[in-house]
Amino acid sequence: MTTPLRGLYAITDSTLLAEGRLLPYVEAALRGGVQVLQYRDKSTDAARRLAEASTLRDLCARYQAALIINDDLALAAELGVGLHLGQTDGSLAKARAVLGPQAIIGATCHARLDFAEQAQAEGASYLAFGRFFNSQTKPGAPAATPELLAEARARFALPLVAIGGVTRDNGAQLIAQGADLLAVVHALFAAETAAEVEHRARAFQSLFTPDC
Ligand SMILES: Cc1ncc(COP(=O)(O)OP(=O)(O)O)c(N)n1
Ligand SMILES: Cc1ncsc1CCOP(=O)(O)O
Ligand SMILES: [Mg+2]
Repeated sequence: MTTPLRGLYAITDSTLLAEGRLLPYVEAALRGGVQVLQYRDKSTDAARRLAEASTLRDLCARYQAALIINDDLALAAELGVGLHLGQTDGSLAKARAVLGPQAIIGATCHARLDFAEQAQAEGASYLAFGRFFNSQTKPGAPAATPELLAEARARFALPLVAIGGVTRDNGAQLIAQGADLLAVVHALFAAETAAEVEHRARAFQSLFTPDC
């Protein structure tokens, strides 16, 4: 089974999903239609990271969604799942060599088409641009414009990810400019209940499947 790289791309947040919320909120997001899930945890607790990522791998498999590990090639290799690398997170070419040709490997390109060219040459599976809007999760991320996304669409055949302050209301314009995946933390997971997460995921996912 290969997950189509189009739709809602949920990214976990260790603060929003603390106190037992990680699994119920992620499962709710998957029920709501998430296609790709990124485990993003900046802690150094390797044992907890392995246990959580391993559980998320099994959960994603049940929903036929792809699991991506942020930053950590060794963890992605141990679990046999995908990887997302930023500009300072290590060599994409090495990650491709380690994970193999089928693995999903994503690359942060900020607002730089030259970074995207490089990522494509090194074997990226998708190109991530942003932040497009104000982000509570990563306020200092370099800013990108929807126009840049359209330029990237014209230049690259790889799937494009839009990230940074993405909401149900501003997501449609990013899709219209060429985004294949909307990567979301806050607007999905900053919710009072798991039911609300599922509802939000459905609303995001409906942007990709307009009524006929
Ligand atoms: C889908 C996606 N796009 C961009 C990022 C940001 O990656 P990076 O620049 O390495 O920053 P951190 O997330 O590691 O803080 C991402 N994680 N996912
Ligand atoms: C990891 C990352 N990289 C650029 S913006 C961002 C955070 C996205 O989170 P949010 O959807 O809450 O803005
Ligand atoms: Mg990173």
